[in-house]
Amino acid sequence: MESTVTSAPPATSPGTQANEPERLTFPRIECRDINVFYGDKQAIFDISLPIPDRSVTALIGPSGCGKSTFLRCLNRMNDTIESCRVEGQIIMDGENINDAAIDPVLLRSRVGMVFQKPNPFPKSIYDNISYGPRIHGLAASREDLDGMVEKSLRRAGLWEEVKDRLTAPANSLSGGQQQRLCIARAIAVQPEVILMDEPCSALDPVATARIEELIDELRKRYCIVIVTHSMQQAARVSQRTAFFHLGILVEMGETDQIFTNPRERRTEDYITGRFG
Ligand SMILES: Nc1ncnc2c1ncn2[C@@H]1O[C@H](COP(=O)(O)OP(=O)(O)OP(=O)(O)O)[C@@H](O)[C@H]1O
Repeated sequence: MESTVTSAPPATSPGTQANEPERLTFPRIECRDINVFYGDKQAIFDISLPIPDRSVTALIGPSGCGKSTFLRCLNRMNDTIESCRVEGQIIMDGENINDAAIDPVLLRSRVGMVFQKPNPFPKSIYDNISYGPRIHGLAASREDLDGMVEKSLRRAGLWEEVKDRLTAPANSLSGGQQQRLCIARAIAVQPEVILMDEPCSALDPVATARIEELIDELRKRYCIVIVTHSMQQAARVSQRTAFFHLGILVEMGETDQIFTNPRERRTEDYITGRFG
């Protein structure tokens, strides 16, 4: 599904906070006052964050600062953790995804997720991609499904490498290929947003470079949010960066600004390696 946003984007958000940048493209997702608790322990404190469409937003910060917890809010994956409670609004296409009326399974087809370690199903390459469109009833015929599989694999930059072995087990692919397969699987259900939680942490530098090139290609069509421990990666792939510390959003802005001219001392200390 392509973006449904048709109105002209405002140059700046009306609700600009002190730690927001001057320039802000039209948000695809608007997070408002997000608090997350694991039992009695609060992990995320009052985070408001607009996430623009057709661009990559990187979440950075030291281990345990809440990046993955926040990312999981965007497709309600925290619902699967019993002790976890999320408060606040996350507006997508005019609706709050935290509303009880929202079906989390459908939501997760609109907001796909790619994990740290490639996790293909123990099935063929073809079945990994066709599974989502089949269960969501997106294909009218076998030809239709074949077309979706090819298109998804092409978009994930994997088609040429696998087109002659679609029935081979997915786990016969290299780690980097498996991660591109997982990206193709996420794309196959026509999402609007793709979440990536350290998608390159299990990959070698060559496979990492392929994924980074792919992310750069995908941002022309999708809203992408990536958690990364690598500041070099955040600087290479993202247009906007949000720096988290101890569950708080310290600063967000254009990636160039965050890395060359951060407003906050804590951001500067982190990106210059003084802590983290
Ligand atoms: N399932 C859970 N149950 C209880 N506490 C959790 C759970 N998941 C995360 N936490 C806690 O929430 C806080 C934020 O963790 P989170 O994994 O979101 O941080 P992170 O920035 O992604 O860390 P890392 O970079 O190490 O992956 C931490 O204090 C962590 O211990």
